[in-house]
Amino acid sequence: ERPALQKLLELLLPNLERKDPRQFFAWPVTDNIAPGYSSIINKPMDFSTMKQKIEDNQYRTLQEFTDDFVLMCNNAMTYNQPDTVYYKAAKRLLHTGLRTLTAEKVRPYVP
Ligand SMILES: NC(=O)c1ccc2nc(N)sc2c1
Repeated sequence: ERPALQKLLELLLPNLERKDPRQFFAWPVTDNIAPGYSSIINKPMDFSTMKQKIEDNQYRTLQEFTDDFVLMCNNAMTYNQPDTVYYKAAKRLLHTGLRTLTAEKVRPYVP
């Protein structure tokens, strides 16, 4: 039996992924596409990793899921310069994604 939280996260994740049409956040960032990334960002995060964590039941609360989402966006705003498409996409994703995650109808799932 799938707990309610896991079902909710499986609904929320695609909602967040749709806000990243250029898929800058779909997969782990490699040092090949982003020189020095692994030495600058010590806690990488991306949507595919979040999906795996949902399936492995690694999120105990909506807050833990939200924290990974925020981490992912902040990583991009740490590594990329403010004038890059990646930084701008991360800033917008963070803003619109948090609005979704804190929406009235989602809030009841926060213990
Ligand atoms: N999520 C990121 O920070 C990110 C994604 C894709 C990408 N492609 C580059 N050439 S730099 C870069 C950074």
